[in-house]
Amino acid sequence: MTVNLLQVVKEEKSQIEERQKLSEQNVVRLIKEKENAENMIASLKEEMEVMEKRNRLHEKNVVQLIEEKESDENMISSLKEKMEEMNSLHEQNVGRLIKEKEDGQNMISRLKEEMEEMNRLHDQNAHQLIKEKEDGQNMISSLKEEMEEMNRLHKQQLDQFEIKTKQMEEKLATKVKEFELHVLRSNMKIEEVETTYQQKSQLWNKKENIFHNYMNSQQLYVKGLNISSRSIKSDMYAFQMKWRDEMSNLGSNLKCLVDAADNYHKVLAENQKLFNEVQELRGNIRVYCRVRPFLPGQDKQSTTIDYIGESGELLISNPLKQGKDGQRMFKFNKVFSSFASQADVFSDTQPLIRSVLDGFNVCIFAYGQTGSGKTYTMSGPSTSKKDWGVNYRALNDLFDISLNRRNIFSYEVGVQMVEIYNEQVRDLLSNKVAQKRLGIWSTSQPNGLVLPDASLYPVKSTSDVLDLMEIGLANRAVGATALNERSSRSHSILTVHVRGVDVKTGSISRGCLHLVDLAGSERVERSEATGDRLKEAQHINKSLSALGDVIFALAQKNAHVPYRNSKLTQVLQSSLGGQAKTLMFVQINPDVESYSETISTLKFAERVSGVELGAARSNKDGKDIKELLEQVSSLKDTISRKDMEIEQLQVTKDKDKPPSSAVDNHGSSMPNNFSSNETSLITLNQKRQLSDPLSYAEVNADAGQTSPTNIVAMGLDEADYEDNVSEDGSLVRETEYTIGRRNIMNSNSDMIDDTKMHRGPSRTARSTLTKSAQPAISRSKPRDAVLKTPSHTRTPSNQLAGGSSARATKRWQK
Ligand SMILES: Nc1ncnc2c1ncn2[C@@H]1O[C@H](COP(=O)(O)OP(=O)(O)OP(=O)(O)O)[C@@H](O)[C@H]1O
Repeated sequence: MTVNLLQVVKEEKSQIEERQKLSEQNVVRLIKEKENAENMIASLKEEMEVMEKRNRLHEKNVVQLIEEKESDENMISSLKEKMEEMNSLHEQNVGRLIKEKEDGQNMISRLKEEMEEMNRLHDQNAHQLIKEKEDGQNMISSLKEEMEEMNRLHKQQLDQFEIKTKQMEEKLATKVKEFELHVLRSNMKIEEVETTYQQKSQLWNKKENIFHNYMNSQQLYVKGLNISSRSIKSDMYAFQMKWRDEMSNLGSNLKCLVDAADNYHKVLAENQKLFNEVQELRGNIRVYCRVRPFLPGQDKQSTTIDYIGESGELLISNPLKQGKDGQRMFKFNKVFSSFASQADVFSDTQPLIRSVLDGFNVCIFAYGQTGSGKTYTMSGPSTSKKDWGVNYRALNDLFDISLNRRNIFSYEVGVQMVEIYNEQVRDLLSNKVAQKRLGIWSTSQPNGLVLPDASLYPVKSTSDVLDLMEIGLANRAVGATALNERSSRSHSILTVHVRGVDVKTGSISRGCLHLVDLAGSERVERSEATGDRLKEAQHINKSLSALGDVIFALAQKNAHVPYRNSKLTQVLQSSLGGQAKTLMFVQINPDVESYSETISTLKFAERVSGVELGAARSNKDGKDIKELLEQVSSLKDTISRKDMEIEQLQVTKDKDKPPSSAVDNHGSSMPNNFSSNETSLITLNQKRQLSDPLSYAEVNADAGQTSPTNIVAMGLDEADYEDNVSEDGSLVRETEYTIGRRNIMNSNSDMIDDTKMHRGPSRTARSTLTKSAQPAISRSKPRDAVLKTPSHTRTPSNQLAGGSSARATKRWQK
């Protein structure tokens, strides 16, 4: 390429030189032409000089002629003529010469211009040529530089190649050395491995010998074993024969046992029926009156209680009126004096708890003015077992009975706790107490939950319930009035849902126990309440009178029962009326200051009990009473007989029971005939309960086994069906049921998401709750000590349930 370039440059250089020669020739030619033109100009100048000389001569001649004219005038004229001619000729010549001169001058100027043009062109060409020459030279020099650069690079590369080659050669040499070394080492290793291999093979040979020896001894041992196994087999055969005989004996025994168990179920059912009949004879609405003792500092002399009869008579006297006018007699199912213990009060309540396990709905509530001992009766003043109120005793009994019946029924117990404050139902077991307003649903739901949105916690022991109650009571709304500065201003309702599955038949029964601590019943004007307190009092009075109206309507067997007049009666609807059993504790103060409140309380209670109760009405008729009492005592005898039979059967069954029988979550033994499917169903249900508090309700709903007993238990056979109620008191028709279900499902999912709500407040939250519930905290009454101190509730229950409280708490906090 460089050669080509040089060739091109050479060619261009030769062309440039040729062009330069040509331009030089042109310059020479132009110089010659210029010289010629200059010569011509010079000759023309000479001619002009000649002409001027001639002119001068002519002038001389003219002068001679004029002189001759003078001499010869004739001759002058002729000469004149001649002169004129000569002049004209001369003028002609001069004109011609001037013209020639002008032409010459023009030619000269033209030639000059041409020369200038030529010079200019020449300059241009020369300039261009010089420029081209310079460019060519530049190009040549750049090409030369490039060539030099390339040569230099080439040289460099060559140097590098040489260096690299040298390095590679060096590396190769070292690698070769390394490889040689490696080969050397490998050879050494091979030698080592060969020696170890030889050593190991010697060792293995030794071991093989040992193993062979061992195998020989083992074979001998197996032979011995074969001989002994043959003798064992013959022994086994003898045993099998003996076992078959024993099994056939056991079969016949078992058959007897099954017959006995069948009989046992029949007896139990009969017993339940009889028991219920006794309860009914006693009246489905019962009213017990309890007189609170004087409080320390009160004047014990001035009392309004004149007389308390054995058969429920209560004589109240007005301190301001003398004689019979000042006295008033009331009659209830039972009147407990101020000396009655907590156990005495509960002893007459106990049978109702059994009814709950038999699938009946029961409602126990305490009614009375503020400070009359409602909370004392329902919850009790302290942690000790002897002070336990109806609530704790009832639940304790419930779990005791369910434990006794574990072989016949598998019970699931769930608890809800709500309060009704200013006609709004609030979940006391949710940590979102302030926000949560609960809707009330129709009792016709399959699971019988009137408050499906309220937190429902499965419980296994009294301690579980106590823990929940502790949370619930701390959440109760309390306010101050003139009568009792820390009085409860809301109705608190603890609802215990019991679902029993007959382990033999699989039939399901549902019972529900409402334990209600009503708000103070004092009249508005007496409580001196104003503002918010007045509003609270009005709501309380309204709901209490609605409760009275409902009970009155039920007692009168009215076609219409006004359940919808208050939230309280809506919530308690399933436990008021029908076959539901209602027990009201009427609490009264003995002091004279409370006389008018006491009378109004007792009038309310009288209205509730006196009209309705068949038994109470019969009290007026001595013959009927006698008959009924006889009937009751004979029924009681039958029951106790049946109970003894059951106990005997139980003992026989326990004796014959194989020791390996399964134990359920309650710690109860599974019966032998409990199918594996049923076992898994129960286990699943229990697991669901553990993981999700709501599953209890779902399981119940899913089961879809609304037995006739259940419907009856829900009080739907008699309750007026128009009274399906909703949150705002409007009707919830059957068509709304589906919407309700959907809402429940939605709320279920919310609840699952909002785990905190259903697990109940955490330990910290609970302590915060207790602390922040200012009036509740400052309660000085023993009852309030119960509410505040968690240990109180746990101590006795832990003894009972073996610390299942802790387990339950953990479960909810999972
Ligand atoms: N049978 C009783 N024996 C001893 N003390 C009692 C009895 N009944 C109530 N008391 C006492 O009377 C006081 C008021 O009782 P309690 O708080 O139970 O009334 P209450 O009706 O629940 O009031 P409130 O409407 O404010 O809740 C308490 O100090 C309680 O200990």
